[in-house]
Amino acid sequence: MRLHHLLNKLKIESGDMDNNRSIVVSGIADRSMDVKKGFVFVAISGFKTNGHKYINEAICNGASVIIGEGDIAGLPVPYIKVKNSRKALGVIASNFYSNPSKKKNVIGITGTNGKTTTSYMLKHILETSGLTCTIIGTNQNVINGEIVQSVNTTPSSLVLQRILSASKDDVVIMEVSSHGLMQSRVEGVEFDFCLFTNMSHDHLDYHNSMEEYFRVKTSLFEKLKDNGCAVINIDDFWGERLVKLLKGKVKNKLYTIGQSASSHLRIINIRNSGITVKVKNDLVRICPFIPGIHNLYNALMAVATANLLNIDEQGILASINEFKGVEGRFEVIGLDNGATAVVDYAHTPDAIFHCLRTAKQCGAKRLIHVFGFRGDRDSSKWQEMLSIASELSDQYILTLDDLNSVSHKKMVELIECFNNNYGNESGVIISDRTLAIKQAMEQSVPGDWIIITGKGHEIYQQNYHLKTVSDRDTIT
Ligand SMILES: CC(=O)N[C@H]1[C@@H](OP(=O)(O)OP(=O)(O)OC[C@H]2O[C@@H](n3ccc(=O)[nH]c3=O)[C@H](O)[C@@H]2O)O[C@H](CO)[C@@H](O)[C@@H]1O[C@H](C)C(=O)N[C@@H](C)C(=O)N[C@H](CCC(=O)O)C(=O)O
Ligand SMILES: Nc1ncnc2c1ncn2[C@@H]1O[C@H](COP(=O)(O)OP(=O)(O)OP(=O)(O)O)[C@@H](O)[C@H]1O
Repeated sequence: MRLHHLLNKLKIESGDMDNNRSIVVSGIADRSMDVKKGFVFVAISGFKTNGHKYINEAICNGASVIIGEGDIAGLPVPYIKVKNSRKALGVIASNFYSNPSKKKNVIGITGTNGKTTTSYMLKHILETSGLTCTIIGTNQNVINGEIVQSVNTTPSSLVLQRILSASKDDVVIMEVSSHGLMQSRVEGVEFDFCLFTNMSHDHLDYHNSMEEYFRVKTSLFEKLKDNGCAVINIDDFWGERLVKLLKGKVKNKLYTIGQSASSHLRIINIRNSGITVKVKNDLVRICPFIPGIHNLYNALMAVATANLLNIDEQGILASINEFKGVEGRFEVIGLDNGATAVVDYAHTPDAIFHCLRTAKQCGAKRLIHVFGFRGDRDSSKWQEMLSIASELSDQYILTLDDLNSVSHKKMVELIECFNNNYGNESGVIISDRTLAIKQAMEQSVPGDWIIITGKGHEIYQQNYHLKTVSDRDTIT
């Protein structure tokens, strides 16, 4: 591809384009080590390091054009200055792969909780109806039936455009995280559907306030295609606000789900055992195997989207009611001693609330909750997580979650400090997660439910060598 085609729609601050328009570009890289002959290297100012430091390495590896943010002179290859390299990467990656999202049916799901579950519910419905789906998200990416491990929930724009281009599937279902939006990872992607599940306290280490977090989430909806549709849960406070915001702004179709009479898909009755909704003039019951009112909302988001995709209504209902669940999301495991264990990915106060409440509604006589806090991630939610755990469980065991860059010693001190200040007498600390789970199992009696939250499907504990199996494997 010629350079001037690659730079189509890119806002350039400076750079000699007149003499370099016809340079032939053979690829794009944002990692200096990936650069090959004829590549454009995009230098990104990151969180850990600065990509501009690797420009010389990129040139040695064969880069023929550099895109970056600073004023840089004296390079042996053309340099193009832009305001935001991450945004530029999205624009040129989309151009390089011939704007794949324009030709595909792309569904983006955002929200604090429920993105992964809703994705898999929708995938299940669509696949049952005969469509093939690419999945991009936290648990894994699946493209043309092939599983590719995911590094991020929302991949970098370069990886994302490559996936969109490689996908031969009928539909692409992707999770869009607020980090992904802030870091322009979906720049250059046009969506047919944007779904909003809910919003609650999370990531305030990254976004300064809930308002700021909300503003970032809403930016996804600017990326809808002209005929695209927003699907929004208006039983959520922020979802209701989003509808008000979009009503005045976008020409796109808005489709709402919720209990209010104004909802397009109206909930008539919602219990742990199932949900009744009004479809046209009929009352329809939805009861997937995966328990929990939160999962009924996820199911409804998936059902509404499948409906908007013109999937046969009876087919939708039959397939959602036989949906078996997602790895690490309220996974129920019966124990030999008559107790029940649940492995779940809750790591926000709201998710913990839903998870513990669901176990109670499922008939738990006594709840033993095993959980921890993620190092380096929004510690302003820890107090609320602990308050909910101590309020709803009969006993809790505080343990370690991902340490990330926090030392083992420091994290143990932190959980002790939080427990002293905000916990109650039913709580104990067992820092080794495997031992914490085993202790919960040993002291459980028939009718007890052991709820293990935070790691879900994950088989590792970041920066902690002692645990390399999933919580599920520890139990079984
Ligand atoms: C804090 C954060 O969000 N970091 C993301 C960011 O990386 P970064 O800015 O730290 O990169 P960096 O290491 O500083 O490097 C800067 C640049 O120098 C380049 N470089 C670096 C070294 C070198 O030798 N040569 C070179 O060219 C790098 O390729 C990069 O372009 O950009 C990368 C590429 O897009 C992301 O993979 C990475 O996500 C990291 C792995 C991460 O853990 N992110 C989390 C916080 C995250 O994004 N989570 C959300 C889900 C959140 C949730 O819902 O729970 C997600 O979407 O995954
Ligand atoms: N609709 C919901 N409302 C509140 N909590 C939910 C909802 N759906 C799921 N949860 C809780 O959040 C946890 C994570 O669910 P899921 O993976 O589907 O969400 P996610 O948005 O993809 O999360 P993440 O961004 O952390 O990957 C679940 O294990 C459950 O405890």
